[in-house]
Amino acid sequence: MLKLEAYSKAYSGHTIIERSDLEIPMGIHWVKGQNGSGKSTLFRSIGGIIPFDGNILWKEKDLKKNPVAYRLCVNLGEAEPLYPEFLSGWDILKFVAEAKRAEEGQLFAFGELFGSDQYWKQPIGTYSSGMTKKIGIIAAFLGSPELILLDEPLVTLDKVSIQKLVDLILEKYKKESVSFLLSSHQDTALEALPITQFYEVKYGRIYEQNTLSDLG
Ligand SMILES: Nc1ncnc2c1ncn2[C@@H]1O[C@H](COP(=O)(O)OP(=O)(O)OP(=O)(O)O)[C@@H](O)[C@H]1O
Repeated sequence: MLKLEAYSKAYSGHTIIERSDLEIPMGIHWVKGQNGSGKSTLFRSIGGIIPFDGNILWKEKDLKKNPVAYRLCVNLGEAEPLYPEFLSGWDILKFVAEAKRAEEGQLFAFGELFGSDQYWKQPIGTYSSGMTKKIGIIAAFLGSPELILLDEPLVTLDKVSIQKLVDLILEKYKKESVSFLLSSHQDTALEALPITQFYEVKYGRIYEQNTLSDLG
């Protein structure tokens, strides 16, 4: 279970998002919200890549007190991953695989699945946005994560890759009980997933919603 305690995030003294107490159960969850509502800010906080006020815990592992143990359990795939252009996708993924203590062969299996092994030795500066996005998605699955945050995972992916990603999410959820927090403005592909809980980010707050139609 993911716990947010007295969570808030401000930029330049202006609070973007806050929630005093939130418990997100295991499962596949879908976070929605209008542009600029704070979804990516929330994902980056939970992913441990930006500072925030309050506490975030995954199964009692406190992100601030046990940063390494927490980050071995929680992976983030950013909406628009930004990498140094002179590095190759392989450089990035090898580094992430090591940091996340990925089993040997896992990186090659994901590279083959998404076809990224065909281009990952080239510098990232030469990639299309979809090619870069796939590097970010593979990075989010490396290691043995128990929670994977995927911020706008479908953007720039082609139909075939979207289907592969949806199938991979389902497989990880069913076979390894991996939980997911997904944000997406695109509805149709994700509707195939068994969504446990919907959340809406609105007016700087996070609201639980019962169904997709409840979301504004
Ligand atoms: N590094 C930053 N510095 C200052 N303000 C920021 C920063 N990052 C985000 N913001 C602001 O925080 C607010 C929420 O941004 P965020 O990217 O979290 O929204 P979002 O819900 O993910 O939007 P979208 O659906 O368009 O991706 C916006 O008003 C944005 O301008």
